[in-house]
Amino acid sequence: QLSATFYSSTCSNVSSIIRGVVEQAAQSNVRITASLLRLHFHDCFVNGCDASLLLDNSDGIASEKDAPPNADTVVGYEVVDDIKTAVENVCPGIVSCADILAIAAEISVTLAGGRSWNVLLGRRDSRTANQDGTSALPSPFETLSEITKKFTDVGLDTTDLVALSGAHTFGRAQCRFFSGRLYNFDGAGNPDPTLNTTYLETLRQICPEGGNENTLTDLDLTTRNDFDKNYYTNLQNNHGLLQSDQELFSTSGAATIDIVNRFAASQSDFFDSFAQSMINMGNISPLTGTNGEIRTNCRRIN
Ligand code: HEM
Ligand SMILES: [Ca+2]
Ligand SMILES: [Ca+2]
Repeated sequence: QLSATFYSSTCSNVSSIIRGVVEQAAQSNVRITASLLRLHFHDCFVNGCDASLLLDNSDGIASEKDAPPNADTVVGYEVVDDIKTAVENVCPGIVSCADILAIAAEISVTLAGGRSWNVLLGRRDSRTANQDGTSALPSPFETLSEITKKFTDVGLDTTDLVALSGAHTFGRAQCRFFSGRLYNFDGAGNPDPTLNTTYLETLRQICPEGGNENTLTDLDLTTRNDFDKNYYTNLQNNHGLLQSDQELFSTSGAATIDIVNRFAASQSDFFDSFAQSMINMGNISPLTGTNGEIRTNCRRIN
């Protein structure tokens, strides 16, 4: 089991080293905090939080990075490399890449205005990747019940789903992940009825039919870079960008609706739940003890 003090005698500065690199990176890329939080999520859902996501193609490894849920959408790997280099310079061979992702996620949330939590540590790095296992990641086109099942499959419940989806309070998304809602959602030429009509017009301007499907827009139209509760107030106003976002509020009879309303009403309720759910997600089948290894380079097994 993981512990908050795992590096207290072997690399007591690890958090401040990581914070320094993330702050530096954020000066030229405001999106990096969101990107780093997402990296931890995409790692943990596939074989647990073991940095399997970070392995490149080599040594017979089929990289998770090339699978559809990650390819041309997950970003920030270079900043993880910069963090690893900075940490190795001070504490060589001590801190796992999996723990770097967990710490960087927490630092990113706090730098963007969210609340801090005690990150549990002691994960080790995998010696394998699971490219096919990336199908465990939720897709924005799935129904609420399909997404809920993917969460319960890794031990996370409905409150975790709603709290962690609040990560979409910052960061960006490409047109290809929501343009299906804009023009012909029902096959009869109508847009998604759960999309606010003014917001629909805005999104149609950003993502014209036949236009560039890689164009980025804000996941949170109100406070694009701030970690706050606005994701939930957006859902109440039919301002969810992804179908999977809006479903949390617009699926009739769903247990998620009350939770959205609770977080929309209280930022501290959201922050409390988000912290707990991040700890829950960070606990998904870590490698500990003598399992796995401490990678020297996050992209390659030792
Ligand atoms: C509940 C199911 C989820 C679905 C279907 C989903 C889907 C997506 C999609 C499609 C994007 C846009 C990617 C792109 O356009 O390249 C995105 C971005 C993002 N997701 Fe999720 N996501 C989910 C849950 C989560 C969770 C649990 C977290 C973290 C705790 C998270 C954090 C983020 C962040 C921060 C971004 C913006 C990343 C950036 O700007 O680089 N998401 N997500
Ligand atoms: Ca993993
Ligand atoms: Ca926000």
